[in-house]
Formats: sequence, C-alpha cells, structure tokens
Amino acid sequence: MSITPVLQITGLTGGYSLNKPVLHDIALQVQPGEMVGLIGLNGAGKSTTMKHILGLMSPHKGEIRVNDKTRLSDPEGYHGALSFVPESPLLYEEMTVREHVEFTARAYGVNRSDYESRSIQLAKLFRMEDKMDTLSSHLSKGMKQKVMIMCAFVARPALYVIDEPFLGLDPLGIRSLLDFMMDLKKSGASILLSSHILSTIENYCDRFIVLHQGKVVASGTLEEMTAAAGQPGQSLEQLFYELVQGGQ
Ligand SMILES: Nc1ncnc2c1ncn2[C@@H]1O[C@H](COP(=O)(O)OP(=O)(O)OP(=O)(O)O)[C@@H](O)[C@H]1O
Repeated sequence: MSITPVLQITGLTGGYSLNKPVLHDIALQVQPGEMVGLIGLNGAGKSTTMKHILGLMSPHKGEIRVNDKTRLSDPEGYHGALSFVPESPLLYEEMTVREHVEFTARAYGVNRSDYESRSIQLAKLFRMEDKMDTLSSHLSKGMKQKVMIMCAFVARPALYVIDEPFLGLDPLGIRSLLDFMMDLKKSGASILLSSHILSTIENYCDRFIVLHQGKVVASGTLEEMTAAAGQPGQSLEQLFYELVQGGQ
C-alpha cells in the first residue's frame, strides 16, 4: 500500500501575474516524517512556491494537496494541517511574546495544557524565558525570529513550511531549531525547509529539491543527486554550484 504524501504538488505553474509566471511546472512531494530542503539562488522561486502552498497565491495551473486535501475541497483540513515560519518576522508590536504564542495556539485549537507545556518547553529551548512578557517591538531581530518559530511550533500540524529560518539566529538558536526539527520529524511530522546555508542543512534534510529559474532542476537524496550528476561524494554546496552556474 502506498503512503499518501503530506504535501503533493503537481504541475504547478504560478506567479504574480498570469502573463509572466515565476514557477514552471513544479512537481514535488514531502512524505510523512520527512524533512526536505528547497534550495535555489535568490529569485529562484522558493518563497513563491511556499506562498502557493500557504494559499496566499493561486496556481495558474496544477494542484497542491496537503494531507490529500486541496484548499478548495477542504479549506479547514488543508490549512489546519500546516504551519509556516516566514523569512522575515511579522509580529504585532503591541503584543507580548506570550500573547503571540497563546494567540497562535488558540487559532490552531491547541488545548490549554498542551499550550502551557509546549510554550514552557519552547521558551526554554530558545532561551526566551525572560522575554515572554516583553512587547515584540522591544525584541532584537533574532528574538523576533524566535517568536515566529515558537508560534509555528506550538501547534502540531502534519506539515511545517519553513522559509530561511536561520537568518538572525545565534549559533545556539540554530542548533536548538535543528534539534527541535529532528524531534518533530521523529514524531512523524513533515518539514519543507528553504535555506541558503547548504553546509548546515546537508546533514539534516532527507532529500533536496533544487529550484532554478522557477523550475526543478534536480531532486533526491544527496547520494542520488551526486550519482545522477556523475559526481559521487560531492558536497551539497559543490553539487548546487555546478547545477546552477550553467543557467546563469
Ligand atoms: N511581490 C512580488 N511581485 C512580483 N514579483 C515578485 C514578487 N515577489 C517575488 N517576485 C519575483 O518572483 C521571483 C521569485 O522570487 P522568490 O521570492 O520566490 O525567490 P526566492 O527563491 O525565495 O529568493 P530568495 O532566496 O532571495 O528569498 C523573482 O523573480 C522575484 O523578482
């Protein structure tokens, strides 16, 4: 019996205007318990792909399924099954860290005791315990990013969509985030992660999808991709460089 992917994108063409698509016939899957790295140069289409998954943009063509549901067939089931960490923090200046996390937990229907235990765990993990009652406007850049991460992780959806989360995080924050994502994965969650820090994600992601100029130019495990390129043993960074430099 085949397993239903948590995220299945088929034939996605999309972008900001109908006559100038940014994404061209994208196909990708994320299986339960899998962490997939979405990599590409600036402007390759990573964030645009994520905006389509989140339903902030509608495909020109193609289909996106989360837990086998589409946004149109089951909007609640679709949106309730995913949470998002954006590239830049988007916070309410007048709300404290605790209020952000609590508000998000309520929106996802997390019960009180789970909210309490998870928020204590996340505050400790990201060293934010003494900032829980601080207004978001009084936080440093990296702390704001940590609030976005804590909000995404207070819920336990099937799929986390995480756009370049390491920017602004200190080395301890990066390690905490990676360790936490590994724990989530072990518990069966799926993660689609975009990042430019290839040397870091190389050791954490199960598979990679290389986007270049809005197209998938390679995908698979590092071993599969390096074998396909005839370069076994290459690092992700070396392979990526060779895959994209020809198209510049
Ligand atoms: N709001 C927008 N309106 C019009 N075009 C946009 C908009 N946002 C992005 N684009 C264009 O879409 C293309 C893909 O951009 P996207 O933000 O998806 O790239 P990315 O891979 O996430 O890059 P980065 O690594 O810099 O975050 C680029 O050509 C960009 O100029």
